[in-house]
Amino acid sequence: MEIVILPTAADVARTAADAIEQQVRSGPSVLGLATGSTPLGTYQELIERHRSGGLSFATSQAFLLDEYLGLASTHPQSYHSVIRGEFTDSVDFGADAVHGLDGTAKDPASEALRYEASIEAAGGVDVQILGIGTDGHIGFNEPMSSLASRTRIKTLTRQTRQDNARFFENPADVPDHVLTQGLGTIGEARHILLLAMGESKAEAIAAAVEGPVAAMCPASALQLHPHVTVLVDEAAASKLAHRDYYQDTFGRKPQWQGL
Ligand SMILES: N[C@@H]1[C@@H](O)[C@H](O)[C@@H](COP(=O)(O)O)O[C@@H]1O
Repeated sequence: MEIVILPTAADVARTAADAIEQQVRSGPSVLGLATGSTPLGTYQELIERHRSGGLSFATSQAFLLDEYLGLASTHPQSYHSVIRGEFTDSVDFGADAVHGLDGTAKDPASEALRYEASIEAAGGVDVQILGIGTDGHIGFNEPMSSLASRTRIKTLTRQTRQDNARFFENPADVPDHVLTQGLGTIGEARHILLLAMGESKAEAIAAAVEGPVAAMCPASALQLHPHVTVLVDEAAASKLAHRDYYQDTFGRKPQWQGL
C-alpha cells in the first residue's frame, strides 16, 4: 500500500486523474468507477483533460461498483444516472462501454452473476477508483462483509442511509438494499486508487490503512492487495499514526515509477 498525503482535495483529484490518464493513454483500458462525492473532482479533471488535452476514452470501458436495488437506470439517483451526469456523458466512451448493475432486475442474484461474467469478459479492471464510507465500507460492502465476497445484494446500514440521504429529496427514499461488487471482486482490479478527503473520513482511513484486516472495516481488505494507492488530503490523513513515514517515503522510492 502506498499512502500519499496531499495538501488539498484538489491535489487528490489531480493526482488520481494523473493515474487514470496514464492508464487510458497506455491503450484500451477497463476503468472501475465509483459514485459518491469523493471522485467528483477527479471526474472534473478528466473531463477537462478530454476537452482541452485530447484525452480520449473511446477505446476504454467502465464498470460501476454498485447500484441501488429498486431504482431504474433512468432514476436520477441511480448510480447509472449519476455517473452519466457527472462523468461519462461528458467524455467519449463508446455506446455500451459503461456498464452497471440493473437495480430493477427481476432476479438480482442472476444479475450479480451476469455482472461478474461481464467484468471477466472485459479482461478485468485495470484501475479501480474507490471512495470510502464513514464506517469503512467500499462499494456498498458494509461492515461484516465477507473479505472474499462477490457481487451480491447487501442491506445498507442506518449510518450509510443517513450519509447518502443528502442526495435524495426525502431521506426515507434512500433504498434499503443494493447490489454491489464484493470485496473479492474489487480486489481483482490490477490497481486500486482509494480516495478520501475531509475529517469525516479520517477514522475510516486510519482503520483501513493501519488497523487490523477485519470485516468490521471492509476497506482494510485492501491491505491484502498488491497495488493500492491511498490518496488523502491532510484532513483525511489526520488520524494516521505514521504520517511522518508516509510523507518521508513518498516520491523517494529507489526506482520511482509513478503511482
Ligand atoms: N456506494 C458509495 C461508495 O462507493 C462511496 O465511496 C461512499 C462514500 O461517499 P462519498 O464519497 O459521497 O463520501 O458512498 C456510497 O456509499
